[in-house]
Amino acid sequence: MQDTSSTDANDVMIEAVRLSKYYGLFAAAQNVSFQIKKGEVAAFLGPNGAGKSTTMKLLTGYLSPSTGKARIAGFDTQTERLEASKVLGYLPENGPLYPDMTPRSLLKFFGQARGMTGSQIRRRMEEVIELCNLQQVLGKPIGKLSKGYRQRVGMAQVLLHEPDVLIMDEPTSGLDPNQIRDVRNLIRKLGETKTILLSTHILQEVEAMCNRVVFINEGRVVFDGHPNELGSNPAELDNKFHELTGAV
Ligand SMILES: Nc1ncnc2c1ncn2[C@@H]1O[C@H](COP(=O)(O)OP(=O)(O)OP(=O)(O)O)[C@@H](O)[C@H]1O
Repeated sequence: MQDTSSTDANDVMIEAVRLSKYYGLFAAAQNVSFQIKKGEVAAFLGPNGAGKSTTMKLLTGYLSPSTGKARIAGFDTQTERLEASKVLGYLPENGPLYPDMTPRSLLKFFGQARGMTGSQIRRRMEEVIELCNLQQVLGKPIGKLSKGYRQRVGMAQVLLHEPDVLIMDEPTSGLDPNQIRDVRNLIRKLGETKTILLSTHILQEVEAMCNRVVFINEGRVVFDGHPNELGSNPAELDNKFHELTGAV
């Protein structure tokens, strides 16, 4: 993780400006504002149903907000979608949804869809295959891979166009302990050069990977700060989680 002490306004890479999303009268996200700066690896923390996925979809432009704005590297994700998508890699909650394709054909397909040249695709495929450790499964249908491998294929797809910003929705959910360790190591490595927002409802994820926490509950931001401010041991973290979610 980089030193973030000397950042200025130009270093804001992910920005939510009073974002809200209503379904009828129900607010899945309400007046959500925060800025993630270059070099930060931020955890988007909150209980199930808090509004993490909704906010991430608003940030990435997959959902349009009822009110507010989202910017990636300064680009509005509704009105400057193409520019924003060039700097953004978004890993949605359930990873890639092309079960009949192989990782090799999927990566090639996405490289072409992004307008990369043949030699760019070959060079980047080699790099992301190595980074995500996919050599063993390149020719197997994605639908037949373990959840851990599918998650890594999703990562490779997201990294192919060398985005500076990564938004990942629960990247370790449903993985076994070894797979969790691998994905965390990969995210730590990516955090050396990229700005990352990852959602989780697991407090330990925060300590393991992040230098910033944005905590959301019932669609609203209830804490934004350094992980240390949440507590320094598992019991303190647990108490803080209960306090922020209003649980008794
Ligand atoms: N299309 C929709 N229509 C109605 N309600 C929705 C819709 N999408 C999400 N919601 C509701 O908005 C709230 C926030 O959902 P969201 O998926 O953003 O939460 P989350 O924090 O990502 O939860 P999880 O950790 O379980 O993935 C939930 O109550 C959910 O049921």
